Amino acid sequence: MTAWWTQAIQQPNAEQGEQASAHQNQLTKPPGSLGQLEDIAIQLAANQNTLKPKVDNVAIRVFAGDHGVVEEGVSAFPQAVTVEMIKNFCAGGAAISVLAKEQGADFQVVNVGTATPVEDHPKLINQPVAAGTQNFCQQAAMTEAEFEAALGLGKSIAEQAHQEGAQLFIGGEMGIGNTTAASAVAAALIQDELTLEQKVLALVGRGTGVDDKGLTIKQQAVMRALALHQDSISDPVLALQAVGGLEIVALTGAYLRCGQLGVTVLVDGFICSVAALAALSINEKLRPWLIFAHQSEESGHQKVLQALDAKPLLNLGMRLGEASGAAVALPLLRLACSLHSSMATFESAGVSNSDD
Ligand SMILES: O=C(O)c1ccc[n+]([C@@H]2O[C@H](COP(=O)([O-])O)[C@@H](O)[C@H]2O)c1
Ligand SMILES: Cc1cc2nc[nH]c2cc1C
Repeated sequence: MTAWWTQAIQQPNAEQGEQASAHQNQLTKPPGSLGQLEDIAIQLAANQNTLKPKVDNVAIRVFAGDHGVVEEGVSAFPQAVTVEMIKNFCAGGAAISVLAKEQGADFQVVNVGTATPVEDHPKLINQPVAAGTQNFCQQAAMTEAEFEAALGLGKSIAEQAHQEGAQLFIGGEMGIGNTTAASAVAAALIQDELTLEQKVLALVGRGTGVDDKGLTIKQQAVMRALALHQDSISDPVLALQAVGGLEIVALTGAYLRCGQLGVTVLVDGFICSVAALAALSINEKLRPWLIFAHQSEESGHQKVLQALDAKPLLNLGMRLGEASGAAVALPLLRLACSLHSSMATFESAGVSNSDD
């Protein structure tokens, strides 16, 4: 039996995209003058197979997991913050809780695996697949069974969102240490002219705010991990198992399933973009289902976005994660749809069009 994540991704309706593009050129503005807002409306029209795309029903799912690699001293914050923030997400006090509520988006938290258990809560999908990952400087981050369980959890979350009629899926993440894991995965998967060491230096950043000493520790931890796992890192599935994180794997599974079900994804910051990179390395046909919300302040994000040929919508100096950048970009998608559906055409408004 073939693995579910290798099954076909849907194709957006190209004809609908062409009609949307032609429609944009009839609207009362110089062609192209709404920039990326036009591109988004066209992409959503093709993805939703409709003349009038909408993003009324939005599912925001924040995946949380712990990371064994934090014992190397790679984060400015203690591991306990992951579980503490899960509780804060549920209680409504986190940035994403506020942003989701403000915009009427459906919000849930997913515990993919924390070092200590978390009490159940109506907002929490509490299905840990392990007590966090192992320290990948010493051994693989997760077993094959844990990988499949985390990827499968992401799949079922995407399926639930689809069943509930989501027109847009926003994944987020929370996990102390996960910028180290994401940098390691990105260094393994990005193929360019740089040496592995140069890639690591470009991809490892300060995360929650490590100082210069912490940054060096982080770079060296990633370098050691990639040397230890050198035989597996050219394959995306093996790289995720070796140096990934449970929440990163769950996001990868959710993104792939969204593509299989035909649900557009708004990708958040550095860690989410690395999950998108992993998903695209598994199946490049996922690309038209992805919109990139913002460029995070995390230094490696630019390189990841470049590798994805992505033009993020915003650059606000944010580096919070937890889907916050995507939630802040959500109104832009809604505005793009309103403009596309409600602006007058040159003909209907009696405005003279250009001569050619
Ligand atoms: O989304 C981003 O671009 C981003 C950039 C830096 C940090 N983060 C968040 O910070 C946490 C990871 O930072 P660290 O330093 O513990 O690796 C994790 O919970 C992420 O959500 C997120
Ligand atoms: C407080 C805090 C909140 C976060 N949200 C996402 N990552 C985070 C890291 C910290 C430290």
